[in-house]
Amino acid sequence: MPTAPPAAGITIRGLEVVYTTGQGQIPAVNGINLDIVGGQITGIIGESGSGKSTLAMAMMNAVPHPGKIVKGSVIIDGVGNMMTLDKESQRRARGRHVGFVFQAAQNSLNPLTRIGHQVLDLGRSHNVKDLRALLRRAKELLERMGMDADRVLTSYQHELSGGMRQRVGIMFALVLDAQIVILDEPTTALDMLSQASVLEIVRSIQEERGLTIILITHDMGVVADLADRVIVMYGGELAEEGKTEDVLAHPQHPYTRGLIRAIPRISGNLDQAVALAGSPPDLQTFVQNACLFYDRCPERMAQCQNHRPPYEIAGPGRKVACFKVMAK
Ligand SMILES: Nc1ncnc2c1ncn2[C@@H]1O[C@H](COP(=O)(O)OP(=O)(O)OP(=O)(O)O)[C@@H](O)[C@H]1O
Repeated sequence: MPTAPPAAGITIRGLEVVYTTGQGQIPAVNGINLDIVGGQITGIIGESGSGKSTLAMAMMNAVPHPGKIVKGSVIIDGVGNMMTLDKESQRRARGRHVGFVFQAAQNSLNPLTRIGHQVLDLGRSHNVKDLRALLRRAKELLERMGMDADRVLTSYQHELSGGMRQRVGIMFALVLDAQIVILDEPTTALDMLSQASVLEIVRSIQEERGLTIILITHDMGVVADLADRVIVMYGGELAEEGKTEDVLAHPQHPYTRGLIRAIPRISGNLDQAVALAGSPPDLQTFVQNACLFYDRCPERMAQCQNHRPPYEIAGPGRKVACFKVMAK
């Protein structure tokens, strides 16, 4: 029997994205090197503003103004370097090779066209030959997510609730059979029960198709339930990564420990969630040489005030950016 080709991954090197604002330049993604493993669910986690969405958009070379990718490469297996491909090849890659639902998906549907027509438009823009089969796939996906597919496909966006639109967004990300799928906070408008069932469906589709999924969330609980690997972001940089079970059982970065403590279900401390003290880095923090987490870190050392810790291997499949860990 022929062996299946390895699932597509993404190799990111030296990626830098800056937003130019009236207050100054925000390094939203700051020199990131990352390998997204094929055929797995990778959770990207971090507080609001840590750069998760910007990283996801940069993977598709689709950072909106006033953001700009200033450096780096994003090599998608089977596609090439998104930073150097011609515009048409990039467009074809988005949707066909990499399905996505960005955070604004609830508003990114076309308000003037019924959902079914939008599925057909998407198919035509990617030269899908069998549009009937495409509609059938859209229907199956919607039904799997517990929706009345005929009704949804004949509806306009404004006729759907926020939760329904999110599920429609997930359908669009999956309908072209892309091998890589980026889901940015895909279920925030859903109640807990629907969120759990939609994520369960995402997991089963991932297993059936051997997909590579990048799941962006600020909810460590979602990562614990779904992700094979977890990447922790802080201030536009990577703080820690590893297999989910390893990171949850033995978090090494004090920031990761803080994120876990904030979720009682995971920390095991059901009586109290301990919110992370302090606030995320600001423009002042970025220009200093100190570790970005210095002001908030309960374990800071003298060295941390004058140097940024490098992001280094800290065990099999593990990396962490923390002087304390390296000193052990
Ligand atoms: N359009 C923009 N203009 C200026 N700054 C921006 C813009 N979008 C994002 N930023 C800044 O870039 C940084 C990273 O933001 P980003 O949205 O990528 O983070 P995030 O982790 O996805 O946050 P959230 O969970 O709230 O979506 C933040 O400091 C944010 O304020």
